[in-house]
Amino acid sequence: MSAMPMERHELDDEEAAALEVLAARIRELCEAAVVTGTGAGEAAAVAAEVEALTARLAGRRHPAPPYAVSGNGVMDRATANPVTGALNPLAPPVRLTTGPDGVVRGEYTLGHLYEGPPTYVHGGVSAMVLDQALGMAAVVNGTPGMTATLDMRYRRPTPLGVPLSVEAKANRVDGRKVYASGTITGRDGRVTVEASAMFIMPTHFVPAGN
Ligand SMILES: CCCCCCCC/C=C\CCCCCCCC(=O)SCCNC(=O)CCNC(=O)[C@H](O)C(C)(C)COP(=O)(O)OP(=O)(O)OC[C@H]1O[C@@H](n2cnc3c(N)ncnc32)[C@H](O)[C@@H]1OP(=O)(O)O
Repeated sequence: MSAMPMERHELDDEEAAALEVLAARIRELCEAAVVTGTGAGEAAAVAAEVEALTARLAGRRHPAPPYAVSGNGVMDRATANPVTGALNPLAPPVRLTTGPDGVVRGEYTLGHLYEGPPTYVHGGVSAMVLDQALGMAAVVNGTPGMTATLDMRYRRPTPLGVPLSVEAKANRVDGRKVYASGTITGRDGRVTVEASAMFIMPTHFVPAGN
């Protein structure tokens, strides 16, 4: 579990596209698994088939997931990231983009897999999405770091099954610390969650001369 990005394998476009489709199908499988009414016998039969499929995939394995790094050095294609990773079946995934204003934005819809209170998004899932968006805002700001603090304010319940927007921006840099804030907004334009965070660039990541 220790391979650093530069030690990881790269995917060609064809393999990446195929694995992205595989992740999408597994995501559908996960969703189906929590709502199925198929009954015990059929569930057991499907479990055996899934076990066989897993064995097929695991027959040849890398020590760690791929880690595509884009030209500007920002890991905006962290393919197995649990929030944005298109190759990760656990990721919704949330597509985050950055505007010229340095604001990180994304649109996403969450289904049954991410339910906390009935019909609403689990608060920890919203925290995960905001951690990622705020962290990316820190990266875009030129000051990547590890999450040191993450403060959440849940203003109103966040609904499942409707498009949500996330926005994040870096506000201030103080040495190795960068402060960022962001929101999740529902379809009615009302903010459901606010977050602020402080990221710290570990000393070994500080560029020489700083
Ligand atoms: C990192 C670099 C780069 C790679 C990034 C590549 C690009 C990424 C691109 C795209 C992704 C973006 C999205 C990612 C989003 C998700 C990120 C996560 O999930 S991160 C995992 C969760 N977070 C941890 O596991 C942290 C664990 N903690 C640590 O590693 C350390 O504690 C760390 C680095 C946070 C600080 O360690 P120290 O040794 O550098 O800090 P000291 O020198 O002791 O303190 C410096 C100052 O900071 C304060 N400080 C330290 N930790 C603090 C804390 N937790 N809360 C408040 N203040 C803290 C101290 O009091 C001190 O303050 P005074 O300068 O004296 O005023």
